[in-house]
Amino acid sequence: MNKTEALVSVNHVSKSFGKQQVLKDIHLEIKPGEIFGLLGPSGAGKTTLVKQLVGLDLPTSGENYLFQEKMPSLKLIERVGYMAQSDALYGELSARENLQFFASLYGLNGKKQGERIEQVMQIVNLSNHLNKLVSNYSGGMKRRLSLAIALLHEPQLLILDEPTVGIDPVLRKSIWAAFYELKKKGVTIIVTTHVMDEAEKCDRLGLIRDGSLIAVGTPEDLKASTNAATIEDAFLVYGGA
Ligand SMILES: Nc1ncnc2c1ncn2[C@@H]1O[C@H](COP(=O)(O)OP(=O)(O)OP(=O)(O)O)[C@@H](O)[C@H]1O
Repeated sequence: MNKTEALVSVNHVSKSFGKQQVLKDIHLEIKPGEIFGLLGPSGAGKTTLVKQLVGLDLPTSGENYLFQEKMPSLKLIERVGYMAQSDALYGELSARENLQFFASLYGLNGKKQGERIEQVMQIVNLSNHLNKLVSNYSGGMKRRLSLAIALLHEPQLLILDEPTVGIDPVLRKSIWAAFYELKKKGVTIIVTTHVMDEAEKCDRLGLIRDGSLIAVGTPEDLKASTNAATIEDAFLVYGGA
């Protein structure tokens, strides 16, 4: 695949914090419209990589490109939605007030703002809790509100760091249904996870361990090429043990 086809290109990226090398020569291309999962155990480097993709951190060497634009780039803010691993919400405000705040940051005001707030809260199944203070939300509700905020400005690329942590299986299913709906509309989604059943739902996966990308492929390909029944087993064969 050449560069013009890739929506996201990670070009030989390495990252060190002091003496610790956290990303090791990662080379990866993500195509428009795919749901790409970054799968790896805790501490593998997933968050470090996605923070670079949204422009919150820099590689020690190598470059990241989004929409053929080198990151970090302010130009891309409107095209990218990011949900961080820890929720950045204002507890003393209601969910609606949080949404209104982030919507106005994106220049979304008036009638359109109200409509989008209703739509995104429906997607995450929180419509009945719009006026509740966020400090009274459960952990799972906060995750879902963070997801709603990431969706507000209808980004073409969504980067979600462990979006379903703390979310029960029924809601997790409905959130994945929402991801597939977004995919149908052409949205590209990058999701980090260490949940194997979630990994199976991705179009392609990048297996990451100790800062190295140890394999990339569809869940089916990764299983077939390792003769494994599950992604977990495939991961172990690729060196994840
Ligand atoms: N700002 C930082 N300074 C020093 N070390 C860091 C920093 N950020 C991350 N690290 C280290 O980099 C490594 C990778 O961390 P990272 O958060 O990217 O892992 P992860 O795969 O996202 O894990 P998890 O699933 O637990 O979130 C860890 O050893 C972590 O301690």
